[in-house]
Amino acid sequence: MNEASSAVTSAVAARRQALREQAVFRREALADDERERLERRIETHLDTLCADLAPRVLAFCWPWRGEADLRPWVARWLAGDAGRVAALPVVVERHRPLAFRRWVPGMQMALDRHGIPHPAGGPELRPDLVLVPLNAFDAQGYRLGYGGGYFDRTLAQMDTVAAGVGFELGRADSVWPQAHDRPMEWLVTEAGVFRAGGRSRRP
Ligand SMILES: Nc1nc2c(c(=O)[nH]1)N(C=O)[C@@H](CNc1ccc(C(=O)N[C@@H](CCC(=O)O)C(=O)O)cc1)CN2
Ligand SMILES: Nc1ncnc2c1ncn2[C@@H]1O[C@H](COP(=O)(O)OP(=O)(O)OP(=O)(O)O)[C@@H](O)[C@H]1O
Repeated sequence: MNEASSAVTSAVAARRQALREQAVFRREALADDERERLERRIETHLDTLCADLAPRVLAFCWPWRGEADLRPWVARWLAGDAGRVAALPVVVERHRPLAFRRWVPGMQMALDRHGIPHPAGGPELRPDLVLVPLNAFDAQGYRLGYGGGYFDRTLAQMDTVAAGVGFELGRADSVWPQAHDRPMEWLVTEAGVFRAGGRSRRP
């Protein structure tokens, strides 16, 4: 890489890092009642998305650093049909794709290397819809996570539908996507369900 292109690369990396930090900071600063109001609206829009896509195995994330808490909604979704299965991601190893294991409300959890709870055991599942947390995101469906590249690696090798879920406070004109980034097919925020730029596939 020459000097000019490496300067561009590091400027883009700095911009992405700033967008990521700003989104997490704003989210963590939400007042409890405002967060709950936004979460209720997100739940309504998840109902719409899942009525449309009808997943059987649905992956979501345990709430971390002010992310929307989807657990009550997932528990209700599970109760709606005995054939439904929920899954949580497991960080198996740094720089490796995530695995998914079954989550049952109230089950005992273990902590991963980042301190995020996950199911301690059970077979690996293949979710047909993955709800991916958004820090910053753009209308094309590109997102920024925590910089680990876990979802990028995971979605790159999985035949599944990805829906980013987050708050409008993380919306940016562009998150400056990189070659490895795969856009979400759907975005769900308190403002609604949006078809984004990802591959058009159904579970
Ligand atoms: N709730 C939730 N669970 C999740 C994710 C998520 O986005 N949200 N993940 C989605 O991927 C995975 C965990 N991803 C993580 C990625 C990086 C860091 C982290 O601490 N990163 C360092 C900087 C990067 C590095 O050097 O590795 C840091 O913030 O200091 C933590 C978790 C699996 N579980
Ligand atoms: N499919 C992939 N194969 C190999 N490396 C990858 C892949 N996807 C991402 N990476 C690497 O992971 C690192 C982090 O990527 P990025 O900044 O996009 O993370 P992120 O989207 O914020 O994190 P996450 O996906 O965990 O939420 C980058 O250095 C990138 O090169």
